Amino acid sequence: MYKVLVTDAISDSGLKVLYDHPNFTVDKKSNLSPAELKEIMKDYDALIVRSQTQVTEDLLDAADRLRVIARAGVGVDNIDVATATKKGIIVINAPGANTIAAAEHTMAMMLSMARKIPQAHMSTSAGNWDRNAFKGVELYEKTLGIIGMGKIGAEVSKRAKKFGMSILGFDPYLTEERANQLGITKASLDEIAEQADFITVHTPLTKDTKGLINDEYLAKTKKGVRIVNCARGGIIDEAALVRALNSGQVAGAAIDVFETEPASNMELLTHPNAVVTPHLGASTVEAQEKVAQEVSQEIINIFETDSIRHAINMPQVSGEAQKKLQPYIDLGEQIGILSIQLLKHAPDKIEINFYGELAKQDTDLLSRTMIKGILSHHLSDSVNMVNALHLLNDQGVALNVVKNPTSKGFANYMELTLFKGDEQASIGATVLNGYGGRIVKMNEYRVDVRPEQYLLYIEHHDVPGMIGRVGSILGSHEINIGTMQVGRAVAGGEAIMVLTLDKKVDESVAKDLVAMDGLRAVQFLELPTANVPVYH
Ligand SMILES: NC(=O)c1ccc[n+]([C@@H]2O[C@H](COP(=O)([O-])OP(=O)(O)OC[C@H]3O[C@@H](n4cnc5c(N)ncnc54)[C@H](O)[C@@H]3O)[C@@H](O)[C@H]2O)c1
Ligand SMILES: O=C(O)[C@H](O)COP(=O)(O)O
Repeated sequence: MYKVLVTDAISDSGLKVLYDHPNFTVDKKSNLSPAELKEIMKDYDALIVRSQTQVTEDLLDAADRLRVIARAGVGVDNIDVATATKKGIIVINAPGANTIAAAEHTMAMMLSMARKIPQAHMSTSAGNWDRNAFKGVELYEKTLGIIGMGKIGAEVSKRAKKFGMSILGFDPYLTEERANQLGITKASLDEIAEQADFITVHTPLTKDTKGLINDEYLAKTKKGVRIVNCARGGIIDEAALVRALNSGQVAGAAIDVFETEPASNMELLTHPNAVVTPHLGASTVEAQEKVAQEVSQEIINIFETDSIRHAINMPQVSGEAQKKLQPYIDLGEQIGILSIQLLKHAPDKIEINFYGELAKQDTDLLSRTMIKGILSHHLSDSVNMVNALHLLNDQGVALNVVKNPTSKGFANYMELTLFKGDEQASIGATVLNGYGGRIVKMNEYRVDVRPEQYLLYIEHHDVPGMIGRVGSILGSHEINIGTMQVGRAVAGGEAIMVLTLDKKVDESVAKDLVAMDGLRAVQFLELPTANVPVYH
């Protein structure tokens, strides 16, 4: 039974798939202090949060069984993703599930600010009837600058266009083609400052976007510009914004998110030209149901089928691409596990070469699988796909991934080489259509080996009688040989034998083999049962 802890206000109807699932129990506990949360954290396999719960390093230190942190929303700035990654905890979110809610809130805030609706409401509901104090401005034929043209920025642009606004968009990833498709003009930050009557930000909070709208930027804007932030507190420097509101440089501000939350900057919160809401961008019935549903289903998929769609700390691969890569992913882990046994030491350098069609694909997942296979030899279960690269870096092992345009004789081919000082071990592998994964090279020798649980690798001189003598020694120990492959560079030179065996062999077998004339090295290799394909 997997235990899921929910610590923020998450929609119950969205959590229904988890409540209904026989393998999951859900505990909802809100308003816990950090100490109380830390106390119970060790009991849970998954944690679902919104932006309120602070998932800190201290909390994660107590999260012994935690495998998944799910953000029922988009921004993960309340989660220490680096520590989660180090600990191999998958962080997922629900990108897109609250896009419409945030875009609609942005429009609502922009209109409220333009028409001073909150101020007029307060005055009217207090018994006043003041028809002169609240004269607003129209959006029609005004220029809107959108900083951050991702999912929400794009939806805001579509809605603002319907209001008759001209849109200037800035985003490092915005292409002319996408701008044309949205019917907006691609612009620089300075062009937005010079031309926009309204500016709205829709970026995450990063080191680049922190304080993006500051005194210097506001000084470049049109006098009387109106500013909206429904993205993240801190993108706009609040002190600078208050100064610009006071001077009239900024005529209005509509702010949903704050540098610290709950917000406490009273100068901003009570400014007569500011419209403020308590981080309500995603707070619609529909969005809350959708974010909860998406992360609940993803948690089930991760625990039940090992499939991940929206991980923050894992490469994103589409279902179709993952299906195509899967045989290579399985084979990649196998050659990782075998190569470290072949090298016999922890490596100081790893090189991965991809050839053919594979070289044109996103192979990050594949590289991680190999690294996981290698590191699991010494680090066991503490290594997974999430923390594999991080742990490798921690161990000071250099990684070089090379994508080669050539084919090496197979439509797809991958070669993994581990180095330790002057020593190296290398395994080349491919997937043969209809036949599955094959090891086609071990060190410098060509072979054709189907990976199985028990393998015997022998280096020997290529002289007559070697195969028979190895066979009879194994026979005398009652070890059945499944397959045998011989690889050599030149006749009569150095060669290898790779055998698949029906059972594990002990040291006495190795001793008898090593005593044979002409035999240079013997190495038993083993794949854990979980990594062994089932052959029919
Ligand atoms: N107020 C709320 O309740 C609420 C609700 C949902 C999302 N959000 C926030 O809104 C933001 C945007 O969400 P989204 O779903 O559109 O994300 P998204 O990833 O689809 O888009 C973000 C865009 O910002 C761009 N960007 C990054 N750095 C930039 C920079 N320096 N200058 C310009 N553009 C830059 C990215 O290229 C990307 O296109 C996030 O921070 C999210 O957390 C807030
Ligand atoms: O990043 C988000 O998804 C929004 O900021 C919403 O945050 P919330 O789930 O805490 O409302």
